[in-house]
Amino acid sequence: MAASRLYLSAKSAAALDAELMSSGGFSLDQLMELAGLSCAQAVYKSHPPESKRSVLIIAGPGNNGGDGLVAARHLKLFGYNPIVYYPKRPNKDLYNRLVTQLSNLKVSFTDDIDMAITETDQILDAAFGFSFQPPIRDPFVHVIGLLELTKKPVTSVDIPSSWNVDSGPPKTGELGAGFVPDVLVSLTAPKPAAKFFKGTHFLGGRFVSREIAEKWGFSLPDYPGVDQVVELPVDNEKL
Ligand SMILES: NC(=O)C1=CN([C@@H]2O[C@H](COP(=O)(O)OP(=O)(O)OC[C@H]3O[C@@H](n4cnc5c(N)ncnc54)[C@H](O)[C@@H]3O)[C@@H](O)[C@H]2O)[C@H](O)CC1
Ligand SMILES: [K+]
Repeated sequence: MAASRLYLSAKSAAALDAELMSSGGFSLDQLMELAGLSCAQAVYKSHPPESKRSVLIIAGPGNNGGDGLVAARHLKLFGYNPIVYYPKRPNKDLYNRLVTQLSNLKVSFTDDIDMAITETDQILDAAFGFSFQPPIRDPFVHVIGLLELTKKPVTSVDIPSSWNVDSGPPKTGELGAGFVPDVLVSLTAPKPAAKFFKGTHFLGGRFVSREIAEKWGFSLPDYPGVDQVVELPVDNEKL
């Protein structure tokens, strides 16, 4: 058994993901569905629709963005008014189907991020996850700038977008240094950047067995009941 640790590096997270989809027998669709459902539940627990009904989902070009598209669908079904900003759309079957599902539910898409960020009650940041490599490329330079300035509550999927997965927030003066979400939903296990996050922290992606966690050497807290997320202590060392 590997030594117990609290965080999963970018490299390990990608390797574990690959293992789940090879010997683990999962498909990407399944993992993404559970990841996105976790994020929608975290939004519901933190900012229920009665108080913050409109949600801007910022979806990036990779699987973090895919989690955001899945979350948008669940949020619609939970009674929110989601609006999706999805500026870079790879022509892949999985993402195309997620967009079709949203269109069928009459979820709107927008190209006007400036107006959307002003008009919505809260934001789901699904721009980048564990494969993010700085420096940020357009159009996300502008997006991260807006996230730095907004006073709206932001929930980030897996890592706060623009933060280095292994080393944490950008340095003062760098793009993204002023972006601190209110809520973070770490998937499978927190990434090292989460050490620098002091807001409401959920763990989601309830698809890992105790045996897998033990093999990869990370802690797996108990999920309550049928929940897809469990809130972690602010001090992650108490995990
Ligand atoms: N087991 C799990 O926990 C699962 C997690 N999932 C989610 O998947 C992401 C990781 O997805 P991946 O496709 O590997 O990468 P990202 O979404 O992080 O980003 C890749 C995407 O972004 C582009 N990009 C990278 N850096 C930049 C940059 N500096 N500027 C602009 N664009 C950039 C890159 O070109 C790619 O297109 C993980 O975090 C979870 O959220 C899975 O859904 C299920 C299993
Ligand atoms: K993110």
